Amino acid sequence: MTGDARMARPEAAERELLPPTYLGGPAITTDNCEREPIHLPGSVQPHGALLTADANTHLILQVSAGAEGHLGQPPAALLGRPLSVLLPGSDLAPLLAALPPGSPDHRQYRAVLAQSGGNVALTCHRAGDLLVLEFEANGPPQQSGPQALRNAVFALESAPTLAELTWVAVQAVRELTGFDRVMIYRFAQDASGEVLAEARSEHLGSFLGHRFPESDIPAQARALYVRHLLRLTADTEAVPDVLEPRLNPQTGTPTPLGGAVLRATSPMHLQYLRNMGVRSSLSVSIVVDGQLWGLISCHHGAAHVVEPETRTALEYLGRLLSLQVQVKERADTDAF
Ligand SMILES: C=CC1=C(C)/C(=C/C2=[NH+]C(=C\c3[nH]c(/C=C4\NC(=O)[C@@H](C)\C4=C/C)c(C)c3CCC(=O)O)/C(CCC(=O)O)=C2C)NC1=O
Repeated sequence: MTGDARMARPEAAERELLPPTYLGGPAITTDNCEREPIHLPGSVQPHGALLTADANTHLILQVSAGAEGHLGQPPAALLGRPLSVLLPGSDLAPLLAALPPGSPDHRQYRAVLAQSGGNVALTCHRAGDLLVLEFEANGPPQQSGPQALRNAVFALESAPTLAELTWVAVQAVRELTGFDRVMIYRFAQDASGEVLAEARSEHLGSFLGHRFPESDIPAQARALYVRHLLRLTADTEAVPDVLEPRLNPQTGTPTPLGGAVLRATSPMHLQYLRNMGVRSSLSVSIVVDGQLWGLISCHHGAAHVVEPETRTALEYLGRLLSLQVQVKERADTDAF
């Protein structure tokens, strides 16, 4: 794209996002993908269950189609019922206290609930007048989790330079998660990107030093990732579960799922991952001075559901890495 063409073309993030394809919007192609409303997928990844409820009445408004496999009840048995049919008061009260009216959608309340069928991880956030609740199977508490995180924190803090910090980070994340490949991806001024560090299985080719165009992570995705620091595509071949009903029955509008961990991934990006031979992808935002500096980008050749407790550790690690990047970049700058 020539400079003048760039001058004539408003920033993608400022251009109106399209209506969702499932509501009559156009099919998303490589020509309009920077206008795909990725926060309005109308569906969720099937490795958990998502429901929305009125934040005042606590009545359940929408339920993901595969809910029965996770909650033991189909959408029809839950729609219109109060949240208390799933959450006793002892679980509901702290959730409501943690998410008062006006809470931003990136403030997530998390709890591990002991249920008859085993531990269930609950993640909840507010989206306007809705409560968005997500339920995922959660294995036994991971004894190694806190210790592994503590070791990673020490390793990050002791890295003397930015270059060494990125190498320590990819090793720590690979040990914590078991992904086949973990990279640190840094954005340039024009939002293109470069792989600065990489830890990978020997059988994989390397992306180290490779550069990628701005369009690979379009503006609306980068804007979302400044607020929502972690996203997981557990299985690029999984069929998403639609929300029932598709639209919020109180407003007739699509439900914003930008804050949902189960949000269905853009079909454009799913195809991109398949083309890379990637079956599962996770990325954690590196945010410096309120800007998206880069990503920890993880790939796996098989479906890989990263448990909620490990995701929580990754978010902490991402926040610490962001602070360390800020410190190391400033030190590198002052050194000249
Ligand atoms: C090693 C280098 C490397 C790179 C450069 C890389 C890219 C990358 N794209 C990401 C996201 C998206 N991309 C697109 C759209 C398009 N992407 C394109 O190429 C064109 C065809 C296009 C439209 C025409 C959209 C809508 C999203 C949002 C998806 C969502 O959040 O629902 C993410 C974050 C998600 C994740 O962690 O996997 C990453 C990390 N992943 C790597 O490992």
